[in-house]
Amino acid sequence: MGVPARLPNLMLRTVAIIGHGAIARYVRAQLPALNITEIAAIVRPGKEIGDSTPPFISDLNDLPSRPDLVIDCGGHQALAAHGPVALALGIDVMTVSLGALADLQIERSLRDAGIAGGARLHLVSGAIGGLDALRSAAVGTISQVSYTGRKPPNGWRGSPAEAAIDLDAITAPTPHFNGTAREAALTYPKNANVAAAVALAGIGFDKTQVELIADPTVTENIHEIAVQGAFGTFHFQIAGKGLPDNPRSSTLAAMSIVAALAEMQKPIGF
Ligand SMILES: NC(=O)C1=CN([C@@H]2O[C@H](COP(=O)(O)OP(=O)(O)OC[C@H]3O[C@@H](n4cnc5c(N)ncnc54)[C@H](OP(=O)(O)O)[C@@H]3O)[C@@H](O)[C@H]2O)C=CC1
Ligand SMILES: O=C([O-])CC(=O)C(=O)O
Repeated sequence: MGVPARLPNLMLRTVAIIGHGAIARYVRAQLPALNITEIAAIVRPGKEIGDSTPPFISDLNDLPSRPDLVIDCGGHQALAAHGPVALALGIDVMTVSLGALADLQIERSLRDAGIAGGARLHLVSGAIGGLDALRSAAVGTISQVSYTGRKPPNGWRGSPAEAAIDLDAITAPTPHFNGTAREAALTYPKNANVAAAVALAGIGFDKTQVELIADPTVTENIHEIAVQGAFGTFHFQIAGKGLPDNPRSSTLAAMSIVAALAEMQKPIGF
């Protein structure tokens, strides 16, 4: 039997990206180095631009050709709107909007569409690390997973923290949420995707405990995981720099998409 010169099923050549915000722009800029072409940007209705390169479309039925992957950098609503359509068409989807999976209806529609279309939803690690250890730990019994998200006050603008505390007045670390990862992910769609990632890698949305803190003494987005289980214990902490055009989102979240794309290109990888 002849040996193929390449491994075509492993090669990723074309993508469509949902969103044109801070994360999408970072990812888009890295595509040439990965030899990946963006065939369309998927934007909200009313923001279509047909004659740009790539075209800005709002409906996957208007894709100029079939991409190898749809990358969601648009947030929960974007994943809910376009993820099931892509998956049902048999197109894999990669998402940074993990918190959307806390909504059981969205989770079911993505799951059903993926099964029907024979396609997979790939979750990226986002702004956190240590999820590999947590996934392995979850093979045994885990007694506790807690996640603490700490950002400067500006990192919580546009979130329910604004109603809970006075972001302009605080002078010390101030918690504004304590609860489960499901509540956090549903209530803070732009800020608690990391809580969702920790939940999905470990013991689920309802057993993972979350605390969110506005901290005027820090300049970075600090994410901590503490885990106890049959494997032992671990503690993970990262201080991530925010993206220049959106301090709410850590640069590592965008980097995790690029890393996942690079990984999909390799015949040997994680
Ligand atoms: N997993 C993780 O660690 C992290 C996940 N995230 C998730 O990533 C999302 C994007 O982050 P970021 O790029 O910084 O945010 P931005 O606000 O900079 O950009 C969001 C982009 O998504 C677009 N968008 C929103 N809804 C839709 C939709 N229904 N269809 C198409 N496009 C849409 C927006 O368009 P418009 O300008 O028209 O509104 C905008 O271009 C966050 O909302 C958050 O959910 C963020 C950080 C970390
Ligand atoms: O980017 C970050 O630091 C984390 C974030 O917004 C999220 O979890 O949604």
